[in-house]
Amino acid sequence: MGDTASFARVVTERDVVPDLFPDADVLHGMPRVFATAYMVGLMEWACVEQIAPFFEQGEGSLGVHVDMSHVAPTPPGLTVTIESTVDAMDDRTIWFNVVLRDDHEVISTGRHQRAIVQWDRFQRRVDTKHLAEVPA
Ligand SMILES: CC(C)(COP(=O)(O)OP(=O)(O)OC[C@H]1O[C@@H](n2cnc3c(N)ncnc32)[C@H](O)[C@@H]1OP(=O)(O)O)[C@@H](O)C(=O)NCCC(=O)NCCS
Repeated sequence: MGDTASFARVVTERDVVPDLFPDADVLHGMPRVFATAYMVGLMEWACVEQIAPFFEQGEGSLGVHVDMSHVAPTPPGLTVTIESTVDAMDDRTIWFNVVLRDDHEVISTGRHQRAIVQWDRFQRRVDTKHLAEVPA
């Protein structure tokens, strides 16, 4: 607990709001700034990297809760740096506090929870759901 890590990535031309979904016409006219959804994904990537060394073969983690602000825009070309700190953990989940900055300022703060899972068991659930009849 208290373990802190830093992870950085340059925002690319593809990480922007208009490019989120090719079929979302309503988004195509929006500003070409770092999309909130990609920001969340980048934060998850940082947290996964931080805890990856601690897992056994066949184990990993899934994002189960995200609570983040997005308070400043970031254009492509700037670097976003995530500082993640393990805040709490038990045998099933890990909580992180996260702070994201671009080259100029803090763009986001928040909390994230990841569940510790065995991939085989999780995949069995996914397969069952895929094959089950969709409720009416
Ligand atoms: C993580 C998650 C499995 C925990 O679920 P939960 O409700 O606390 O789990 P439960 O103890 O009620 O178990 C329900 C089912 O979840 C799955 N599960 C639970 N704990 C698990 C674990 N440690 N490893 C693998 N699968 C697990 C199993 O399929 C389980 O069914 P089973 O007991 O018949 O094997 C669930 O919140 C989830 O699937 N969230 C979606 C996460 C996701 O898809 N994120 C996006 C990708 S990062």
